[in-house]
Amino acid sequence: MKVFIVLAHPEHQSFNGAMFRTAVDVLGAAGHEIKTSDLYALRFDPVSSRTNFLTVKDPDYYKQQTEELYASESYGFADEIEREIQNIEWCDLMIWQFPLWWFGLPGILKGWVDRVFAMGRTYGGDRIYANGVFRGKRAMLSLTTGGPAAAYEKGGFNGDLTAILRPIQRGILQFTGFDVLAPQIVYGPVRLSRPARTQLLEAYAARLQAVTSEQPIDVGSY
Ligand SMILES: Cc1cc2nc3c(=O)[nH]c(=O)nc-3n(C[C@H](O)[C@H](O)[C@H](O)COP(=O)(O)OP(=O)(O)OC[C@H]3O[C@@H](n4cnc5c(N)ncnc54)[C@H](O)[C@@H]3O)c2cc1C
Repeated sequence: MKVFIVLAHPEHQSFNGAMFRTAVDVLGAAGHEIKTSDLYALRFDPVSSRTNFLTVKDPDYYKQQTEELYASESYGFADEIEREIQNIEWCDLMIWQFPLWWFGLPGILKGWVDRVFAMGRTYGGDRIYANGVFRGKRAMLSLTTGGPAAAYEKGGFNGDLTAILRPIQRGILQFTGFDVLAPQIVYGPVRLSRPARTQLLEAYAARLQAVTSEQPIDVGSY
């Protein structure tokens, strides 16, 4: 299996860093091919603009999706975008490792999506959802929170985490054709003892050993 892992955390020694290294080590040791994009290490620019492209369709009025369609037809993506698109096209499984920031993706990862998931190349026309460009591939969110698990249950003070993740799992991953695996969630690692955190890393490693046989989840179409 070919696995592409994206890390969005500014601190290498963070728990997210440990989750990322666990995945790289375990999946690599199991014989899978691994590619990674550590977005902070790459100094990935999350601001979407004409820098996404080598080509110009309309120099007078910048409309991103028009430029994306043109670039898709004419090999016109900037190198840093082309590399990331090729990583997604290459993989069988894509994992995003990130801390939940303001109920969503950290800006660097949201900006990566804004720039890399380009119309024409990654979706467009009727090539969405079940007909999506990336159908047959699987994707998994691996995230940490600050709040405890009880805060993210239905009726908890933050509300249901499944609903919070829906814009990502439905609006980005399923929209472009991915089958979505259950998210790997570590609630409030900073609140836990070191042994408890170690146990959670071991549980993640055990899950990844068997990830090839996992079935996708229903992320809901409400
Ligand atoms: C801008 C912003 C917005 C946020 N919004 C939200 C929000 O909407 N909802 C929410 O719930 N939270 C929110 N948070 C909190 C955030 O989600 C958490 O701080 C984050 O998820 C914790 O993960 P971390 O990797 O940063 O933890 P860290 O603080 O880096 O790590 C936790 C502990 O794990 C230890 N550790 C590292 N490696 C290992 C290892 N190998 N083994 C054992 N222990 C290890 C570290 O030393 C540390 O003590 C927000 C934070 C920010 C900065």
